[in-house]
Amino acid sequence: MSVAPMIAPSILSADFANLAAESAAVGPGRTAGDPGADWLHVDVMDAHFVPNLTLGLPVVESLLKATDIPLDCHLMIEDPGIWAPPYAEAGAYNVTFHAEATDDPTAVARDIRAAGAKAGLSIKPNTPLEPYLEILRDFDTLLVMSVEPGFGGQSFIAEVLEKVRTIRKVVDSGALNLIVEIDGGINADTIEQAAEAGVDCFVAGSAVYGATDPGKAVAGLRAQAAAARAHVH
Ligand SMILES: O=C(CO)[C@@H](O)[C@H](O)COP(=O)(O)O
Repeated sequence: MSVAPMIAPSILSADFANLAAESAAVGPGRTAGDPGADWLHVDVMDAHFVPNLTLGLPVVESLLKATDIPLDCHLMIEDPGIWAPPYAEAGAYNVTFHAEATDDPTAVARDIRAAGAKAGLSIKPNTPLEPYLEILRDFDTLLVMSVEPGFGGQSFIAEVLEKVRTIRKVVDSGALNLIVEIDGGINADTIEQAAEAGVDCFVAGSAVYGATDPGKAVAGLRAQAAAARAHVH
């Protein structure tokens, strides 16, 4: 059963010197009739798992004090078994790590949950879904990457929607209770096809923080996703 479309603005495209104001810009009360961002997506990159370096736990700890929007931490890092649980302990709502970064995703998920957060598994565009279907019962979210992780502002890879369609069927059959999330190249031109394929939660960086009014962009993306989903179901 899918949830109402959720929007998770990625602060990768925000002004890192003004994260409190940037999170408030997508928070509740910005656009009439829209609840604002459901989650704030925080891209943690270590310059090893991906060729880019962003922010880490100290920034997340500060952000937690600056906003009430649940933090959706996407760890694009090596050794998530060591580094992921502290994000949960700090108070992140959801902690997602990459399937490609560990030999034991189930153990990492268990430690994240034990530390008090929801656990998410992410797969890169070329990583197949099938090897992970059996372990997804140990996760709360599946984050399907629709660009190569590392940078914002890339073009949407529509081929990954086949994986979304597959997992949507599994979730709708009642076999799994999972939020299906997509990340990369989501904007007004691509969100409808992702919604039609069965995505629940849409990460959007440049489409939100590149807009003149980020709150309005969140509302617009949500309305498009809701309309596209209503069209299919
Ligand atoms: O994880 C990543 C990039 O690796 C994303 O969260 C980007 O931040 C999305 O940016 P846009 O493609 O929406 O601009």
